[in-house]
Amino acid sequence: MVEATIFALASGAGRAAVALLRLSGSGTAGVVAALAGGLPPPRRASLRRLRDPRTAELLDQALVLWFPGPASYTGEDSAELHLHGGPAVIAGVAEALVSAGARPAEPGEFTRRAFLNGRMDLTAAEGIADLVAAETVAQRRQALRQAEGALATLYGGWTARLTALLARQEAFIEFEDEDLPTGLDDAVALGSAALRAEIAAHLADAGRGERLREGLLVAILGAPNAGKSSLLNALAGREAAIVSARAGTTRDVVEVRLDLAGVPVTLADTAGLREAADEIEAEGVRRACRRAEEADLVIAVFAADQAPDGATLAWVTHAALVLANKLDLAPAPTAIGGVVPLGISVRTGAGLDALRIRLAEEAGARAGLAAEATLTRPRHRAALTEAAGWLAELDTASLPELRAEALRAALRAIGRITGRVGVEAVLDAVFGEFCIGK
Ligand SMILES: Nc1nc2c(ncn2[C@@H]2O[C@H](COP(=O)(O)OP(=O)(O)OP(=O)(O)O)[C@@H](O)[C@H]2O)c(=O)[nH]1
Ligand SMILES: [K+]
Ligand SMILES: [Mg+2]
Repeated sequence: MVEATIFALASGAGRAAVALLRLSGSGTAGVVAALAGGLPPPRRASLRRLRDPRTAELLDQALVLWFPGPASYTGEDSAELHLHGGPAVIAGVAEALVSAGARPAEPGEFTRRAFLNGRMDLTAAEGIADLVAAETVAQRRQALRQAEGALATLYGGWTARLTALLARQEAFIEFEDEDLPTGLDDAVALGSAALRAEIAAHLADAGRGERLREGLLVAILGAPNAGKSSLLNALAGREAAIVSARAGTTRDVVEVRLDLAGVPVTLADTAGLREAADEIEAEGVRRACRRAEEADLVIAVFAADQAPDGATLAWVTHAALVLANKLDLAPAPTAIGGVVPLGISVRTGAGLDALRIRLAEEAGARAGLAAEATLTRPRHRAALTEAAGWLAELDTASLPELRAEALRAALRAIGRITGRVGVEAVLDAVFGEFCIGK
């Protein structure tokens, strides 16, 4: 199939020293030649004058790279134009590309073509998207691991084993009346049980990979004037939220992004919990509670010089951290709601280093880079849970046909993750690898 020739600005928007325009599609050679007056040698950066093919007006002097397919990112004929990064240069070259027959690419279209051309599986494509979005070192490492095929290899291995099991099961059905090696049925059951245990272990990761990819939500809760906004500002290192001596200062949720030992965190400051004085504050308190309910981690803040308030006390058992702030005014109580608080003073900075360490530990317990390849998306989890469910079904199915059906369903579930649903491969396995002697 002849795909349209697409192009896109691969570098960021705005003024920059260099802008990178990328092209892909069967018409790439013609489009590049129309602007550059010819094709440079493959995979060699070559300086070329780019002209508007309609007017011959000089648009830029650019580095042109030509990547003939299939050994390109997309698997198609592709090219890169390294332009001077001004908006007028980019706009002029983009217009000229359109006049030469290319069209702007849709989001993700280059990688979609790479997948369709068999250059990568779906998990690797997702890894590339994650790599582009990675904000922290741990996110980058996880994304790179996936982009390089760690999940593709793992799931590909499981697919191969399932295919072999299915081939045996099919053989059992086909040749039931003949002399088959004894124990064939048991071998399928054993292989399936082993696989199910591996999938279960892979699933029992407490969502670390997914949380690392998405980031953690952390909510700060407490009575008015406990020092929640002061704490947010101290952790963020900037005055993101308004601090004042007036109770009820914060109404909207104020968010900052933090990097806690490689785990990206959205830290939310909220309105002080109390019987609100007006409708606006009441809405603020509702939002505070909603945010705390959604949060992966709640920080309950009390003022050491005040008696603990009931509204915040109710959250203590759900809170990962209980803080007694304003240590400069009063010593921290030995227990608040049965929990030993961490004493801090945002004003003097006392206890803030210990708090940062505790926060990083709490974040690290919920998310972070695992030793093994980790699933990173709910769709991976859903499909693997389904596959494990089918394998469990196989254990109780007595009819060989039902067992084969369960294996086929498990294969399809895993095939959905990688985008390689290859039940046809079973035929090859049955007639090739499995020798019946016929
Ligand atoms: N002495 C002392 N004062 C503090 C400390 N931390 C915050 N404050 C003061 O306490 C007051 C309230 O601080 P905020 O950070 O606005 O408190 P909040 O919990 O966000 O208050 P609301 O937004 O109204 O719920 C301000 O005057 C702060 O300067 C501290 O450690 N010691
Ligand atoms: K306040
Ligand atoms: Mg506040």
